[in-house]
Amino acid sequence: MSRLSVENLIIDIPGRSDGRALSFEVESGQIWGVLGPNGAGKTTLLHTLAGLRTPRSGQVLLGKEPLAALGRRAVARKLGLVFQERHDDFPATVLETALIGRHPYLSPWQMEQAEDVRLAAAALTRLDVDHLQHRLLHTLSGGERQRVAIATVLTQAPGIWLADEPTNHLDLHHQTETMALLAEEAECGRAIVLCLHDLNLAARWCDHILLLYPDGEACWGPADSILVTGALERLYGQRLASAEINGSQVFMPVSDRPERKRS
Ligand SMILES: Nc1ncnc2c1ncn2[C@@H]1O[C@H](COP(=O)(O)OP(=O)(O)OP(=O)(O)O)[C@@H](O)[C@H]1O
Repeated sequence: MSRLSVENLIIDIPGRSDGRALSFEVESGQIWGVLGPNGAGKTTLLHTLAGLRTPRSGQVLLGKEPLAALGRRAVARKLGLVFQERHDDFPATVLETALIGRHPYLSPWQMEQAEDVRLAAAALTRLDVDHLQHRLLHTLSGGERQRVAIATVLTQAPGIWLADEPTNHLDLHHQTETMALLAEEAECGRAIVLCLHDLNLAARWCDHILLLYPDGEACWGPADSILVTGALERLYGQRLASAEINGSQVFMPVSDRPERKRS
């Protein structure tokens, strides 16, 4: 069982006032969506939850252990992060990249064993990129690279997943497949936090939502109580229309500008 706890956390964004301290628990089996406009602090929060940035105050716990007291290797066995931006310039193949997910379990100079390769290959198959396993990563398309990044975290098999816009670059089918994979991971007891720009993915797949405002204000709770049209319009400064389709709330931006006539 996995749990990520956030206690009185203030993320450190230079020049920004403290805003509201964050206190919540992401329990095993839950998927939390973090929403907010550009620059609100979603990536900064995710990196703070991963221990890559020091908070201004407060703390993060993995299970009962303070994140700050754990070494990177111990953290990597508990928590995996799908980055929003990656620099894939190192000449590695897709399989070698996925195998990085096994590094937290290997001693510094230990080679990967057959079981590690099996786990990496299974993750690549799950993300539908197994046919690319011998290709150099930098030759892949944006969406293919995104799926390799997710396969690498799947190979790492953390109890806590943090993913920064996991559906970036993905076509509609692979967006749905990726969200279904994360839902499966949650069903297996993982605790999951996602930064998302797509309100409809958040409404369909997340059970809890955290709204981050650019001034540091925040609110969070069960998705049904937070994904309210008026609150989302204030969050983004954008008028929205909403409807229920297939039992899920759907939001669409409405423009005040005149509609463009098709010729
Ligand atoms: N090292 C830094 N020095 C100064 N400002 C920074 C630094 N890192 C981030 N910021 C600022 O902190 C704010 C939050 O950035 P962050 O990347 O967390 O936003 P975000 O909500 O993830 O945005 P987006 O939706 O555009 O990805 C931004 O205004 C950014 O310019």
